[in-house]
Amino acid sequence: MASGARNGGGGLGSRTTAKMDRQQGSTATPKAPAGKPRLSAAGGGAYRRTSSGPLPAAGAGGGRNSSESGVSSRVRVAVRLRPRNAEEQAADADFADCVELQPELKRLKLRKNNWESDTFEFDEVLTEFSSQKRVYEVVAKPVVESVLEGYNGTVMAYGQTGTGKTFTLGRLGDEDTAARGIMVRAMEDILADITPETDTVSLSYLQLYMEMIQDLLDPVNDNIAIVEDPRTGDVSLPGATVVEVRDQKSFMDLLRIGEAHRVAANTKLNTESSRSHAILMVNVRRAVKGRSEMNVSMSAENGHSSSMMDSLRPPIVRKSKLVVVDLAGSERIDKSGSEGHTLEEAKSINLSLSSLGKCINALAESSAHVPVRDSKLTRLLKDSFGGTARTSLVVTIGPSPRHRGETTSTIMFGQRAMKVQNMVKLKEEFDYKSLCRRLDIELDKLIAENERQRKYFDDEIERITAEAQYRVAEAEKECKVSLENEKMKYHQEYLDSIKILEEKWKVHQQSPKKQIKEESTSNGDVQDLLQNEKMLRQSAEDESNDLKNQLSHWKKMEV
Ligand SMILES: Nc1ncnc2c1ncn2[C@@H]1O[C@H](COP(=O)(O)OP(=O)(O)OP(=O)(O)O)[C@@H](O)[C@H]1O
Repeated sequence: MASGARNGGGGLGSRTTAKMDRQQGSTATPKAPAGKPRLSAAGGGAYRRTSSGPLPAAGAGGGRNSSESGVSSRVRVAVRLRPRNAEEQAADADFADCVELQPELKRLKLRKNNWESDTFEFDEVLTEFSSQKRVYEVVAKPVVESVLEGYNGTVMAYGQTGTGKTFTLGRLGDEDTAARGIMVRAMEDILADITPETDTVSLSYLQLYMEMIQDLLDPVNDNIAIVEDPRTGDVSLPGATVVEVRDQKSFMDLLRIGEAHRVAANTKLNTESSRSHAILMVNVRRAVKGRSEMNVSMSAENGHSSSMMDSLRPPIVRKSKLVVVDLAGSERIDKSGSEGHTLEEAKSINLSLSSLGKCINALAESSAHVPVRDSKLTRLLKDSFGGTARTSLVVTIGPSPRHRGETTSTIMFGQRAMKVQNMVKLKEEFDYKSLCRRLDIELDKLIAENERQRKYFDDEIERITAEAQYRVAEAEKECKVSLENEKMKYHQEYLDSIKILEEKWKVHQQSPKKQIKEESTSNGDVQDLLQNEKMLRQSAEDESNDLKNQLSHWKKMEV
């Protein structure tokens, strides 16, 4: 509910650079984001879509669409008549029902007396024989479909105590599946349509009692604050328990827990009727696969694609919300004879319901001021009336002429609500969180690859060092052996030359005559031999030094 509703959904959902609230076109049905076949069209067709069409594709950069105003969609209102209950069958046996329904004409006649009646038209008129399935299909299914397409949606029941609001919305159908109410059927359709690998469904279940919001999934949490985004005006309840729902069974378990807590609260108040407004919030988050793939291929065609660019492109998600509201009974304080605490409670219920009525009146009359802030209920329903949600209201009435006054006020409430126009907008935004997660994974991969390469490099160095050490040791060994061989060789030659000299000396001693003659020759030979010997030793030493140099060179190389 928003004061500036006619100027673009009350200014909601349009002020963020990341958000891309999109306007529907007017020629074709919007595509399902996750590639599954769409739910079939609503039975009866009473809730025609006010808009449908292909969603404008995001540009390659995923920028916002130029239009942020959304598409006008009137609040749809159905009236449902409860059959006479046992008490009414007895007490009103002699009286006609206070209403007469003409479902084929979508009309309701409210009898003033035996002769006169007022006629009202609704979007749908549901008789006391209407099945729960039919009620779901005409009241809620179009809204659920819309939520699955990425729009916010609200289904709300309004009516006097005991006229069937909870019957319509909250019946679990444990004993008879045909009796399942709107909440159960809506979740069945949602879970059947989503893609579990990429989409998520989560919910919160709350009650608003005496202007306090209590968590029906965790009742000790009984004063939850409403937080409004100052930029977008979007309302959220960050203190509420949010549970992800993966299958119908866990959803039913959560509903049972919530109902048990709601019943416990009512029992404490010694009443069977609901004194609180129950609010089920279902958040649907869907990945828009087709769009990001298209963006990638577009940029590839433009020659701008690189794996880096693609991995930096944030995926697009649609985050829509289905709100199902089971209001407390709308009976008057004077008639319920309330006093003391009950009077305070009735005042509180009336405060929220009357401020809801005032807001709806203001919106219906296009008033400049809509008193949204008068109660928590109207703040919570800000998006549902005059906001960006597709809204469907079912007003429940009883047949008893004794409650003609309440029935009339319920009908009038429904009539005024039919004049409220919302501006439905696609709730699309960039999914920076998932981009972060993707980049984190990329980063982890790169770090692991880097580690692997460093280890490989270290191992290589170790291997080459070991090989070099082995080669140096081998060379040293070879060098030592050849050095030893050389030494032995020269030593042997030295010994041999000494031997020769000794022999010559002996010969010289034995022939003295020859001695003088040959002495000079012999001395010359010895000289030559010594010279030769010196040269050989020098060459051996040189070679040895050379080998030593080579050895030290290899050792340096090894270092
Ligand atoms: N369409 C219906 N067909 C049969 N029984 C119904 C129908 N609507 C309501 N009832 C019965 O009427 C009784 C009151 O219904 P319910 O509790 O749903 O009313 P309510 O509007 O939610 O009341 P309250 O405001 O006090 O919570 C229940 O016993 C319910 O089973």
